[in-house]
Amino acid sequence: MSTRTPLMAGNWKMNLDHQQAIQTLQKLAWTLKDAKHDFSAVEVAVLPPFTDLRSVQTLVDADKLEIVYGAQDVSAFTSGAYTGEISPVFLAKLGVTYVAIGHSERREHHNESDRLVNAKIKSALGAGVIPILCVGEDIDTRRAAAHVQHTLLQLEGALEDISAEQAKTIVVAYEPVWAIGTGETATPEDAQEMAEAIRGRLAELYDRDTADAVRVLYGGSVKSSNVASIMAKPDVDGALVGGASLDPEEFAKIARYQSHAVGL
Ligand SMILES: O=C(CO)COP(=O)(O)O
Repeated sequence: MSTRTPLMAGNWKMNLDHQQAIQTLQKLAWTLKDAKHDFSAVEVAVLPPFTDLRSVQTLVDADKLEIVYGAQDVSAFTSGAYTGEISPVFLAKLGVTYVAIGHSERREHHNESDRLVNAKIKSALGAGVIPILCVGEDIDTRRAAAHVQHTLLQLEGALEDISAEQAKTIVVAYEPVWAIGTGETATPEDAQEMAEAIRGRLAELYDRDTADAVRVLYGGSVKSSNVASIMAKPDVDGALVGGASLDPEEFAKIARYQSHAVGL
């Protein structure tokens, strides 16, 4: 049995202003509280837009919520003349636990390279913020059956010069681009194939202990109706949820996949 604590992370993308964020988070917290959710069994995180983070922090602190939160991107630098960028030090100061790095939407719309992703990972780690490194192939790469090779190259590029101690703390999210926001989910077998390959490569790059410590999430059209079958796979340790995380009741159901898996 794995000792990795499953993580359900809701990537809100560019949705919900700071007032809507408060309402959504409150509803999520109430729903999980009503269900007596055990946060030590399944960790729950939300990744709101930057402009929501201070409000989220205030609510989490005031109500002593066990939900944790993160950002969707971070600068590769810690301070200076980088207009529009957000320092990892600012995120740490806001009590941020996680930051998504290298999401496919940033790779696509902002031309983020593996080199930049690597610099951002180092920057986040330096400030004590845990990277959720996003990797995954597009449809053409999958059709060419080059998806494993492609994704592992992204992984290696992102982890260059990262020590085993640091790598152990990182979360990796496998998000096949063709399954994001399309309603088309990879099968549990597809998710397992890649999660296992990622863990195998981590064992080669570092060692078995490191590979066994890293949580590997699946992302792409995850819903309460398909999460349990994906989570049943041994190398899948959670989900990075986009659209479905905007609905607090649906996201709470996703976080509570264990209760519907046994028909409760
Ligand atoms: O990109 C995603 C999470 O980061 C997945 O988005 P969807 O769940 O909307 O497919």
